[in-house]
Order: sequence, then C-alpha cells, then structure tokens
Amino acid sequence: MNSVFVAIIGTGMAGLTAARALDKAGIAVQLFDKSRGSGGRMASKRSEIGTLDMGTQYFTARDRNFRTAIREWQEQGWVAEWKPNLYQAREGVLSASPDEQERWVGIPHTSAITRGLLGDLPVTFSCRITEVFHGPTHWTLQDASGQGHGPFSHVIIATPAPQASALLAAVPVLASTATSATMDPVWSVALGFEKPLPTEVQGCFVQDGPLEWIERDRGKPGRDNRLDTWGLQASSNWTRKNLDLPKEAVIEQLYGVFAELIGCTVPAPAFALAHRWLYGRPAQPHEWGVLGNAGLGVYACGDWCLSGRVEGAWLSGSEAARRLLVQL
Ligand SMILES: Cc1cc2nc3c(=O)[nH]c(=O)nc-3n(C[C@H](O)[C@H](O)[C@H](O)COP(=O)(O)OP(=O)(O)OC[C@H]3O[C@@H](n4cnc5c(N)ncnc54)[C@H](O)[C@@H]3O)c2cc1C
Ligand SMILES: NC(=O)c1ccc[n+]([C@@H]2O[C@H](COP(=O)([O-])OP(=O)(O)OC[C@H]3O[C@@H](n4cnc5c(N)ncnc54)[C@H](O)[C@@H]3O)[C@@H](O)[C@H]2O)c1
Repeated sequence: MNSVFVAIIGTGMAGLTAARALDKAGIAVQLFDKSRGSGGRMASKRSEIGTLDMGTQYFTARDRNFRTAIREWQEQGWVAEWKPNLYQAREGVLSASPDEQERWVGIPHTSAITRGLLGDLPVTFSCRITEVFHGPTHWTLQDASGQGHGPFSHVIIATPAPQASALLAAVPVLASTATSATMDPVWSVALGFEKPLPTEVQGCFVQDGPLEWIERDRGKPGRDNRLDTWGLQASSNWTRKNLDLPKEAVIEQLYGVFAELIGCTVPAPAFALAHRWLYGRPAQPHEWGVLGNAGLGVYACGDWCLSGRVEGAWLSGSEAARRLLVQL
C-alpha cells in the first residue's frame, strides 16, 4: 500500500486538530470514536433543561499559533470571549478576584468548537478501537465488536493516556511512556435553580475542600437562561475518595458545599445532574508534545502530552500532524 491514509482514534480537540491539519494538506483521514458524538472532554451533554457543559467550561490561550486558531473560530462564530465576575474562596471565605486573563467559551456550548472542527470529515462513531496492529506494510484497527478497519498507512492515537497505552501495544516503548502519564478523575455537577441566586459570582476558584471550580452559565455569551444553571467541579482528591459514590450522593454533597460557600441563600435545585470523568485531567503536565515512531508511522497525542488543558490538546494534535507530514 503506497497511498497515505491516516486513521485517527479520538475526536476530542487533539484528534480533530490533527485531522484538520492533515485534511488541509490533502491527506485522507478516517476518524473513530467510541462515543456517539465528537468532542471528548469538550462534548456538551443534552438534558431536559437544555445542553450542559459538564467538561471544559472555558479555556485560555498563551501560544501564538493557538491564539490565531481562536481568532479563526471567532470568525466562524464558534467561540466568544467570556469576562466573568471572578471570585476565589479560601478556607471558606469568598472574595472578589478580578484579573486581566482572556478566557474563551464555545457558543452556544463548548461542543460548538469540536463540532465545527469535525465538519464533514469522515468519522465512525460508537466504535471503540481495542487493538492497533502493524502488518508488514500497513496498520489495521480492530473494534470492540471484532470488526477490522484498514489498511492505513499511519495511525494517530488521540485518546487519554491510559487508553492510548493499551492501543500502543505494537510499540512497547511508547506504550510504557503513555502508561507513566497517570490521569485523575473529576466529578462534575450541574445545578439549575428556578430563580436566579442573589449573588454577583460568575466564576470562583476554590483553593481548598471538595470543590475546585464553580461557575454560572448565566452571563456566558449565547446561553439559554431558562434556569440559573451552575457548574461545580470537584477536586481530584475529593473525586478519588468518592469515585464510586452514587450520583445522587455526589450531587447532595457538592450542593451542600456550594450552598455553604456561595454566600447567599440557596434553595433546593429544580434540576441536578452529575457526570464522572474517569480520565479528567493528567496528574501532572509533560513536555513531550507528541509521542511517535516515524518509521512505523504511529503517533500518540492529547492534553496529557503537554499542559492538560484545551490549549495543550490543540498543540499536541497540531504537532502530531506536523511530525507526520514532514516524514512523507
Ligand atoms: C470537568 C473538566 C473540566 C475541564 N475544564 C477545563 C478548562 O476549564 N479549561 C481547559 O483548558 N481544559 C479543561 N479541561 C481539560 C480539557 O477538556 C482537555 O484538556 C481536552 O478536552 C482534552 O482533549 P483531548 O483531545 O486530548 O482528549 P479527549 O477530549 O478526552 O478526547 C479523546 C477522545 O478519544 C475517544 N476514545 C478514547 N478511547 C477510545 C477508543 N479506544 N476508541 C475510540 N475512541 C476512543 C474518547 O471518546 C474521546 O472522544 C477540563 C476537563 C474536564 C474533565
Ligand atoms: N476539572 C478538570 O478536569 C480540569 C482539567 C483541566 C483544567 N481544568 C481547569 O481549567 C482551568 C483552565 O486553566 P487555565 O490555566 O487555562 O486557566 P486560568 O488561567 O483561568 O486558571 C489557572 C489557575 O490559576 C488560578 N487563577 C487564575 N485566575 C485566578 C483568579 N482571578 N483568582 C484566583 N485564582 C486564579 C486558579 O487556581 C486556576 O486553576 C483551570 O481552572 C484548571 O484547573 C480543569
């Protein structure tokens, strides 16, 4: 097989960024994702009160090229700047904490960005890849139902590190590096209130305790404000200790912490939802950029190769595509 045909496993920010860059260079790609839709940790969840962002809620940009990409997304109408009234909470004390940091959100939801990036690229959803084989001349993938996919000249694995290490079995050195990148779980809760809570807080960094970040959907550009919806993210420590708690108990406990912290009367929520991210964030940042074996034509990318943020995923996916293209 001489033609270039690249399999990309994962349609989060890293996989989609690699796919877009290769497609732009005229390379044929085929994306796969185990989920029913694209976005990974940037996917938004449909609910009875509308679409909710249970993963990424905003992101920042420090890299020059990433900032250029964001300007393009802004022109496409996928993102807008978010300027929240920021607070912080330390030892239970809430205080205003304004800053000059530029922060971006997807409009009307985070998933607008990854849906926009996916566009009409070829993708197979609900397809969990379980094995990645290298034959004498090409790569073949196998999914959980036993079906084969291929042949492909190259493979880009753009999944969280624990899933990548299993798929990198054909390249043990890369697999063992991916295994060393542990990822922390995160419980995420959405609460919807009939009446707006009497507070100016729109975002709050919590320095200690079970919660880490609190934010209000109201005030974000392009949001549906039927209910006053809040997003709560638990710390990794609290999540690890409460990993198998039933969702109702997670909601009850985090609602209690939120009500105590937010500094106003908080009625019972009209709506509540909890989501557990098993691979929420890398336990620590790395400077790998991408893992790869150019001779074999296999690369692994994702936020865990860099900063553990949307920007890190974008940079890692871009680097995977760049490394692949220079080898052709
Ligand atoms: C609760 C939460 C809040 C966050 N908040 C922020 C924030 O405020 N700002 C910020 O910058 N970042 C934030 N992040 C981090 C950010 O979401 C990630 O850094 C980024 O989305 C990672 O993108 P990725 O492409 O590397 O991985 P992912 O988004 O995880 O994409 C991987 C994809 O691979 C698919 N996949 C996995 N295994 C397989 C398989 N075997 N076969 C097929 N498909 C597979 C998955 O379904 C998924 O779609 C947050 C994350 C969480 C969980
Ligand atoms: N829950 C998850 O799974 C997950 C995963 C990745 C990133 N994140 C979060 O996403 C956010 C993105 O990070 P970033 O570097 O792009 O954004 P950022 O610059 O807004 O925040 C980075 C960190 O700096 C501190 N900080 C920033 N502004 C502050 C202020 N005004 N007052 C007090 N503290 C402030 C906070 O501790 C914050 O976590 C962070 O909050 C990070 O914790 C969450």
